[in-house]
Amino acid sequence: KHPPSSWKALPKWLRSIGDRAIHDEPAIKDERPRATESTAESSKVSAAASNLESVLVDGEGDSTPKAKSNNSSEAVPTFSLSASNDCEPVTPAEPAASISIAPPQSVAMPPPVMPRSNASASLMPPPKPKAANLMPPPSVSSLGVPRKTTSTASLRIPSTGPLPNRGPPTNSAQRAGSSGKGKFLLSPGHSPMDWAALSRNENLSGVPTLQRVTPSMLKAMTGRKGKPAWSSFQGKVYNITPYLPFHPGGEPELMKGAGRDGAALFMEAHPWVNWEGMMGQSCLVGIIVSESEAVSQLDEMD
Ligand code: HEM
Repeated sequence: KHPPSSWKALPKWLRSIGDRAIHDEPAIKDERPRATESTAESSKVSAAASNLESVLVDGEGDSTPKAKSNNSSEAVPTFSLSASNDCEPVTPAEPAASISIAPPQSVAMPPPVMPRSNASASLMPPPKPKAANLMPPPSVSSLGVPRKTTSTASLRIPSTGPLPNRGPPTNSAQRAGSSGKGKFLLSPGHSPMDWAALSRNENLSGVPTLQRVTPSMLKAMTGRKGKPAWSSFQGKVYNITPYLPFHPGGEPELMKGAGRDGAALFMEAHPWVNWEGMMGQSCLVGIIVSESEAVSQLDEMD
């Protein structure tokens, strides 16, 4: 901006040149390096490209036609293809234009509805099986629950019927089936779990120690006249009296084995039940011995 004072000594025309040089200098400085750099870079790039082309051409030799850059240049028409693709959507736009018309729109709506209906039709089968799955409960209810009963009443287990559930009977055990055999309605607090909890650690045999039980002794223990009910199973005698209100088959069925060997009845009713596991620890009275053995044992004691 401020040329040196020594320049004032110069002629005016020369100072004007100096001022131009000063004002143009930055632009010249800026342009020159840029121009040089760009030219240098462009020259480098062009040189590298030429080198690459030469390498490709020289390296592939016979396959030179395949590697010609002309192919890449031919790829440019592919852009024209994309342009044609751009034109293709225009063709669907034509039906869209037809759809834009009021009647076609209503006609166009059904197509989307049709696939929906198809989809819904495809979804319909699952609900149908579900409905089919829902059918069995009524059939089950038809087994025992009266159809005219309300929902709350249907929750209650009928006093009669083949359902082997444990409901809230007013009395002790009630027969759940009309047939001779069947599960009974156990009174509250007499479920199998209750029995398991009761018989886990408590001695329910009614005897302080294990006994030698003769057939005559077993026969006397019928559960009547104040006597306990004993039943033998595989040579062992059990006090079945505590288990009577817990027996799912009912007290009368269990009492059939009182005072005798209950193995046959037991195996006939439910061979899958573990007698030993359910009564072995708490209700075991002793073992069966013959009358002769008991007599000889008494003789030995005398
Ligand atoms: C001694 C003669 C016995 C008879 C005649 C008898 C009879 C029955 C009957 C008829 C049933 C119903 C079966 C059913 O609903 O399908 C039943 C169920 C049952 N009894 Fe006995 N029973 C006897 C002894 C015992 C004994 C000693 C025990 C326990 C050690 C026992 C445990 C059971 C059990 C756990 C059930 C339910 C079975 C189940 O739900 O699968 N019963 N009994």
